[in-house]
Amino acid sequence: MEKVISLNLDKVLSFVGKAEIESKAALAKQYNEVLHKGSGKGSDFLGWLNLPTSITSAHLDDIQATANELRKCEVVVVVGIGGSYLGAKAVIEALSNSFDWLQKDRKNPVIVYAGQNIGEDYIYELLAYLKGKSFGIINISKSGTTTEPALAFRILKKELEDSVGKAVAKTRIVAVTDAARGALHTLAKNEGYKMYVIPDNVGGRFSVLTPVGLLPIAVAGFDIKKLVEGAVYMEKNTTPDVPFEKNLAEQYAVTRNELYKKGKKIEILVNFNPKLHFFAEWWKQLYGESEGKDNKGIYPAAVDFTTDLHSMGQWIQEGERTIFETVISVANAHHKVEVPSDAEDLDGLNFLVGKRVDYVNKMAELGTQLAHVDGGVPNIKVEVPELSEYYLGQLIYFFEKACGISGYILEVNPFDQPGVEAYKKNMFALLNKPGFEKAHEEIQKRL
Ligand SMILES: O=P(O)(O)OC[C@H]1O[C@](O)(CO)[C@@H](O)[C@@H]1O
Repeated sequence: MEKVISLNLDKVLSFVGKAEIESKAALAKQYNEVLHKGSGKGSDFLGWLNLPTSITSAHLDDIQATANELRKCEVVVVVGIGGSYLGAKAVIEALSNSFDWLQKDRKNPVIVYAGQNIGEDYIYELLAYLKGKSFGIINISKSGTTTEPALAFRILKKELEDSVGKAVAKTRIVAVTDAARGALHTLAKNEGYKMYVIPDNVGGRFSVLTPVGLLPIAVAGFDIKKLVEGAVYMEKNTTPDVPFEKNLAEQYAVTRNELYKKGKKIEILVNFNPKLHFFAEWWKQLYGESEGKDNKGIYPAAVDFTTDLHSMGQWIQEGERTIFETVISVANAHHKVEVPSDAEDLDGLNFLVGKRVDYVNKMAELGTQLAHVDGGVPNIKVEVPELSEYYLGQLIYFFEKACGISGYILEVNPFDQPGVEAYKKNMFALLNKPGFEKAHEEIQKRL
């Protein structure tokens, strides 16, 4: 089997012609070059671009060694939000047993997450679950000042220190943060936590291949070397010197922008494998924060099929025709389950006896594709040979690279996220945070 993901645009061509796509090849290449020359908007944040090929085995060994220490815990809490959370969660969920937390005789710690919400019941229930268990914490925040993870970490740190004492607690806490600034950096230095650095020039949503993603993924028991290998493959195969016909990132970037120009304002990332649910969440942040600005940008949405065919399927088939789909199609399942025969056949499924469940799923996928295309929904297909570290590495870098090119085609800065500050300012004003006294008075008048 050739080790590569592939892109199939056949079911787009009745909406955007091959010639139209090819006519934009030079533009995509130009923007790919702009990325590599660092001459475009947001060029301070291009550290992800050559990241895979610059990761050394010594760095990966160091991460693995830290992971091995944390793996001695029963539970590891990964604290972070947005780009400091979703990449790790995406990969871990894609590779884990679907019932991981119910497994006995575990080889890996249970991974749980905190700091990705401010749900009081969530943190209460997490603390209740952690009671009496040996647990460690990976605290991830690039800025080191994000409220959600800071709040969760404060609570979890106290819980850990109360249960094992400060001296042991500090051996079970690892910080992943900025090289020099931020509250988490200071805290980690003062407390003597093992610390990993998120390079200044790698934004949160592009940071999964830094310790932000690699450490939790290694703790969960997955092969970070293979993940990086996959990304290296894709880095080398999406450079500007790779011709457009072979350059998946350029092709995807062009196609989605051509669809956008034709009024397809919403892109739905589709999977037929529930393990990819959080991969779509990661992708949503990547494209949403990168492109949704200056009053433009494709709205990134996601569905899990066939589950959501029984909820959102109606809308997708016959609702407003402003959508297109990008399907992540996984060629091979890891396990085999065949349809058993049933003497009474009351459910009428005996015609499938001996067929694999994955075969039924594939027919659902094909049937859905044809139905949606007939219903006016263009369909981009990203084919992945199987869910493994290597192919996820390819997929991650493919989407990152395409995102950079796509953002430039859209003429936005794909590497900032100024809009995220608006809710934070209001929240701080409402909470009367020191420094926000005037804003507090102002906002009170609006209530
Ligand atoms: O790692 P940090 O600095 O805590 O930020 C977490 C997330 O918050 C954001 O900055 C938005 O507020 C995202 O861009 C980022 O991924």
